[in-house]
Amino acid sequence: MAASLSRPCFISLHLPYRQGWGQHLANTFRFQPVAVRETPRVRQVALQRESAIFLVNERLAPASTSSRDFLYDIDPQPTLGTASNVCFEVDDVPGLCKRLQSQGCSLLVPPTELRDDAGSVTYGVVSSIVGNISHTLLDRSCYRGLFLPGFQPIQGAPSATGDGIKITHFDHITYVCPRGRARAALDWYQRCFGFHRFLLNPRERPAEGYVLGGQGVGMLLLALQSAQGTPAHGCKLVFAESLSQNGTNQVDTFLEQHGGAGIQHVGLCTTDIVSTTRALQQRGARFFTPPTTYYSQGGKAEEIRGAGQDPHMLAELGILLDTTVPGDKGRPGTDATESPSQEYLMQIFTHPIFSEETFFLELIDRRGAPGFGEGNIRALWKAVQVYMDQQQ
Ligand SMILES: O=C(O)C(=O)Cc1ccc(O)cc1
Repeated sequence: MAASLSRPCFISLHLPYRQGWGQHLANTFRFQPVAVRETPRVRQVALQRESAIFLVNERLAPASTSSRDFLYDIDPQPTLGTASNVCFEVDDVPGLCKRLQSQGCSLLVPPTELRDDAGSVTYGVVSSIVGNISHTLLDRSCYRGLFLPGFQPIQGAPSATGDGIKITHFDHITYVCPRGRARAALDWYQRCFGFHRFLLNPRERPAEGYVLGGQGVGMLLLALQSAQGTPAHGCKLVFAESLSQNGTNQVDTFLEQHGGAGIQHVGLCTTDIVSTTRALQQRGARFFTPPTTYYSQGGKAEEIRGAGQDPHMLAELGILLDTTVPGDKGRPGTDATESPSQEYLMQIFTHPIFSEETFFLELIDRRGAPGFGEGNIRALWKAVQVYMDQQQ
């Protein structure tokens, strides 16, 4: 039987020696430092915005032979910044670790109990079959502390209320896989962790996945949904694979610069993308913006107005909007004669966070639409293409 995982507890970012990035996440993206663990060799800081937590892991000294410097994780020994671990909360860590091992997974940290005055937690770490990605499996049901044993709460962190930033949770995590490998990754997460298939778009054919072709785009997307939680609330995993003949695109560039498969971006769910984007831009966050023609061509302005949004405002900030109408072919449980109440989603993507063109963040504001916008993905793809051409 596969495990039943819910939303991620935290996503771990690792930085090579002497590349402070924790401050950037804290200052620019206004994630609040809530807990810290520091040893002579490493610093681990938990940065939080509602239920989205990044654990930022930095080396304070050159890498040692000990692979256990980082608590609740392994050391991916990065030569560049990388998001290499996703921690899921589970009920039975030893039982799940045993089952995963019997399915051929490597156990990198066996079930381990840690305690402090606020109780105890049990965790283990397993490797996935995708690039450098590992998973920490954590049971914190017997823990009442702020974060985890081994970490000290950070007192007096600036308040996150009233700053216009409304980020609530991790919406999805997008992996980049080498060509021909996304399907195996999908199968692995279904088999081992009990994720369910999730169709990204009404036009997706389950056997093929969601193929975006034409107009310079070439990508295959496959997605899963955590077993617990509804499409609107659980976390999704998206697997992207390049189908492009031309190697200078977002997906192939990731593989090349990251040195293999891994986490390309994390979608942060926001309840107000306009105020959140504005606040983050004011703090220096940089976003990809589509060409202005995006808002004027093909009835986009009407589509945006029809969704109740202001095209000028979205254009000023660079926010993308895609609508889906219930009753679209392929959507179960809808009656084509119903009045079409519109579902839509708005997205915006940051520039790469680290010095390489690898990991980035996304803001996603879902107004009833659980999938992903084809128009938005195409607009991002093109905006990145322009950006990469300018960098060359
Ligand atoms: O739209 C999203 O957030 C996705 O996750 C789909 C996606 C996948 C890979 C890309 O390079 C760009 C977009």
